[in-house]
Amino acid sequence: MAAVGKSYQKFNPRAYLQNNYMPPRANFTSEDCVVPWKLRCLAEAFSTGELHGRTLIDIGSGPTIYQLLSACDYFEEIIATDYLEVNREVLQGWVHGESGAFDWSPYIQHVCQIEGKGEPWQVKEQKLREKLKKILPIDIHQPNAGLPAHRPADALISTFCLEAASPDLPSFQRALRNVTTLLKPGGHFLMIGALEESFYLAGEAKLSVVPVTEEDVKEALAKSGYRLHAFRAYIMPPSLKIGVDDVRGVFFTHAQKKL
Ligand SMILES: C[S@@+](CC[C@H](N)C(=O)[O-])C[C@H]1O[C@@H](n2cnc3c(N)ncnc32)[C@H](O)[C@@H]1O
Ligand SMILES: O=[N+]([O-])c1ccc2c(c1)CN[C@@H](CO)C2
Repeated sequence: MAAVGKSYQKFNPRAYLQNNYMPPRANFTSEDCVVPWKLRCLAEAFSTGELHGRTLIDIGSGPTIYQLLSACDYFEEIIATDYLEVNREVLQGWVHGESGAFDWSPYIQHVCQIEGKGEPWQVKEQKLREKLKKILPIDIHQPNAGLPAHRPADALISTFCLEAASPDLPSFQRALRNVTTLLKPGGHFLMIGALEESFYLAGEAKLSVVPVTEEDVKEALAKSGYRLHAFRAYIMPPSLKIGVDDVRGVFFTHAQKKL
């Protein structure tokens, strides 16, 4: 794990955002594009009303908040986490509305549109800023992911973290077991991740990724005591293979920790 941690020291949040959250990958004109696909998976999962409660923990938030936009109506407090201080600082900057922070408004506008509640995007933005109560350090390779003792979360979300922080499949499975201890029995876990990716770039950093298939993800969830509610896969079109990684596709999974 030391090697993974070392390679992350050069992770550049701005470059990472540029690579994955700006055009062409951030194209909202077609539902076939990857970002609208991810946002729709999350909006649909939360719209069922099955996921709600006091606390949602986001595992490996990185410098992004898109993954929390549909969650903020259903939880009193949202805890963001990341391994790198630079990412926690980027998130803090967005929460405080600092100038120069990444502009998530196209994402917020898109989510308000697909949720169809007629909610002004500035209202959703303010709501998320209020709910993002804590931004904590985390290490998914430590017991309880290294988080301070905490009442079990009502739900977990994690996007592109476990496979991007694990050198091999056994490590991925152990990391999933570690984060699962943070979730109450019966709690829901939404995960988005990369399928069959072996690396990605973030400025000077070239990060290794453990390539996982749909079966690998499903097996790891089963081994960690989850019941699978949904699994969807998006195949990356050639137009979105832009050299910043070798990702083949993106998975979305909704799982529930057995009682
Ligand atoms: C590919 S980024 C995902 C960022 C964001 N969740 C998204 O959806 O784009 C992977 C994140 O995992 C974090 N990470 C790396 N090693 C980690 C570890 N051992 N424990 C927890 N997070 C880690 C990195 O700092 C980075 O922010
Ligand atoms: O297409 N996307 O929206 C998208 C967003 C984030 C990431 C990827 C693809 C692929 N690489 C991962 C890091 O392992 C990060």
